[in-house]
Parts: sequence; structure tokens; C-alpha cells
Amino acid sequence: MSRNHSIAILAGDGIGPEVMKQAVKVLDVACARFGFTVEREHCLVGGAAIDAVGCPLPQDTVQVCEKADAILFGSVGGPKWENLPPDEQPERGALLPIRKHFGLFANLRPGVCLPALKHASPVKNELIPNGFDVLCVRELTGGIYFGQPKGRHEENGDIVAIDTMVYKKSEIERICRIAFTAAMARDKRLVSVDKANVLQNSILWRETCIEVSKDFPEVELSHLYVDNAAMQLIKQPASFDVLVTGNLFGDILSDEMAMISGSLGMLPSASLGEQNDNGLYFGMYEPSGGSAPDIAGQGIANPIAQILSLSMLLRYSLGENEAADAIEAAVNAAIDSGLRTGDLYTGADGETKVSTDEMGDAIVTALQV
Ligand SMILES: NC(=O)C1=CN([C@@H]2O[C@H](COP(=O)(O)OP(=O)(O)OC[C@H]3O[C@@H](n4cnc5c(N)ncnc54)[C@H](O)[C@@H]3O)[C@@H](O)[C@H]2O)C=CC1
Ligand SMILES: CC(C)CC(=O)C(=O)O
Ligand SMILES: [Mg+2]
Repeated sequence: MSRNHSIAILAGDGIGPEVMKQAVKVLDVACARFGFTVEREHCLVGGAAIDAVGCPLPQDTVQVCEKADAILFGSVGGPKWENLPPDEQPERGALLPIRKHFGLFANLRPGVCLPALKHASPVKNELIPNGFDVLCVRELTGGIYFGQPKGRHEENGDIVAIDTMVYKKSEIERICRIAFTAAMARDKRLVSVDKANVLQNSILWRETCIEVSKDFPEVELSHLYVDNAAMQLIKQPASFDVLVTGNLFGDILSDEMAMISGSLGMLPSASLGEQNDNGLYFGMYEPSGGSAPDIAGQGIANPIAQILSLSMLLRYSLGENEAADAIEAAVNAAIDSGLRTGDLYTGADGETKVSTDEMGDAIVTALQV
């Protein structure tokens, strides 16, 4: 298999370019150490693209992504663009269309609280005696974010807003298969999250998940309503192994999982399509959080979610597993040495508060060893 790869880099808005700079430094070192090449093309996306060329997803960007092996994405959006018509905003005009265009239906979000970060987690440490390690498998190209009709209109002097939640059985089945397969490689426990006491979508979701479970008899399947799941994640975080859920619920629960892990700045993600013949995927890799306008431009954002997203890209799209493992080890080493960006810093003994750049440099140094 060729070890000359190519990726599209879409840094986007807010902290996107700041944390992307760190991931690119890490990529340079990974290439040198493990003897492969990654051609990179930087493209406009989101608010940055609106400002430069007037639209959030320029055709040039799509074309570069189509030719690449994978997309490394930062984040898009921010107050500057939130009064544009919804379809022209960075999120609905770029991020969601990229996910749909490339058929990236499987969003993997590994929430892991590293042992050294246990006290940065807002949950009581006795609830995560052996840490927190949960994989959220979120359906990404269906559900209420994409269903039609969508919009607003006037009716009898009032204003009506409509979003439609639609799931086809085939869409539920394929994401459940991904989740069961992931569970087989882990602790073989899967919780499916829905709202089957209210929603037709969720009734179909639950039925389908049970059908798929017949092909994975070793996996212990259970079901939670989403409100209870949000509560149980806080009450007994260590009881979870893999979660599978729809687009909206996965969006919300994965932020909660990130916080249990210590910070939203720790949670990477892979958005994958179908597996190709060589066992790899075309995918887009991005932090689970957004553009964090409240801290953008200050050089204090945590770059780890972006760097771990790069590691997922190397593993799932390029097959560079050794480099992916080494990046994860380098992140752990930087955290073990006590370095903390502001979001993780608690003031405990042995912690040193560092900038985005300093955290990136520490991970680069650990990777060079
Ligand atoms: N994939 C994407 O591009 C996403 C974009 N967004 C967009 O981002 C913008 C801001 O959204 P918010 O709701 O504020 O969510 P957000 O995820 O950007 O920020 C939520 C909180 O987490 C913190 N945070 C996030 N990432 C961090 C990091 N790496 N290091 C340290 N702290 C971090 C932020 O400072 C903020 O306090 C909006 O325009 C939203 O639509 C939101 C989520 C995903
Ligand atoms: C525009 C949103 C759907 C992005 C988001 O919050 C996410 O994917 O987690
Ligand atoms: Mg989200």
C-alpha cells in the first residue's frame, strides 16, 4: 500500500486555525519519524470562506476534498456570521453539507478521561475509579439536522418553525452495525439511546437495533431513553462502554462525555463513510467542540482534540497505525508531565499552565523521542 498520502486541511474559524497549527506540527514529526509523506492542501471553509470569497463552502474546497484521502477539519461558526440566513451560515452552509456530500454517516467520538486528568473531571473521582473510556457512535447524516421539510412560515398571524426528524431503517441498521462491531472490539457492551416512549423515529431505531443485535450475540445490548442516558452518564459514568444514537442526541451526549473526560478540548472525532476495499475509510476528522469564540485569538485553546483527530485520521484513513499510536502516547506523556491548557488546569501540585503553542510543542517533543 502506498505511503504517499494526501489530505485536505480545513482549519475554519475561531480556535480552528490555532489548534490546527499544532496538529500540522505533529503531522510533520510523525511523517519524519515513521517514513511516510502526507501532501496537504489548505482550503477555505466556514466564516473564513464567507469573508474571503462570499460563501461558506467554495467549490474549490469540495474539489480538493474529493481528491484527498481524508479531511482534517478544525471548526466553523461564530457570532460574526450568526445573523446570516441559516443556509448561508458556516454550520448549515458548510459543515453539514460536507458530511452529507461525502456520506460520512458514522461519527465516532471516543470520550476518554486520562488517569492524570481525573481530578479535572467534574464527576466525583470515586465514580471513575479506573477512568472513563466510552465510545459514542453517532449517526451523522440523517435525523432532525437533515430531514425535510425544514423552515419557517407565517400561519394565522403566528410564525411556525419546522424541523423534521426522519430516519430510514437502512440508515439505522448501518450505524448500529458500526456500533456493534466497535463493541466487539471493546468490552462488548452497547447502550442504544433513543426516545422510544415518544418518537416514531426512536421506535424504529430500537426495533432495528434489536434486529441487528441478532448478528452480534456476544454483545450485551441495553436501551436508555435519552433523558435517562444524560443522567446515568453523570451518575454511573463507568457503567458505559459503547453508546449508539442518532444525530441530535449524539451531538448533545458527546459534549457531556467530553466534560466527564475533563474538557471539550480533549474529545476528537472521526466521521466515516463506507469502508473501502483496503479496509480504510474516507473520513473527516475534527474536534467534537466548536470554534470557541470566547477564547479564540488568545492562544489558550487546548489543541489535544485536534491532535487526537489527526491520530484517528492516520489510523482510519491512511492506515498509519504506528504513527497514530505514537501520537496518542505523546499526548499522554505531555499530560503525565503535568502540562495543562487553561481548560484543564486546576492548580493542583505538579500542574503547569501552558499555552496552545506550548502544549503543541510538548507533544511534538514527546513524539520525537
Ligand atoms: N464542528 C464544528 O465546527 C462545530 C461548530 N460549532 C460552532 O462553534 C461556535 C461556538 O459554539 P459553542 O456553543 O460556544 O460551543 P464550543 O464547543 O465552541 O464551546 C463551548 C465551550 O467549550 C470551550 N472549548 C471548546 N473547545 C475548546 C478547546 N479546544 N480548548 C478549550 N476550551 C474549549 C469553549 O471555550 C466554550 O467555553 C458556534 O458558531 C457553533 O455553531 C459548535 C460545535 C461544533
Ligand atoms: C453544527 C453542529 C451540528 C456541529 C456540532 O455541534 C457537532 O457536530 O458536534
Ligand atoms: Mg456538537
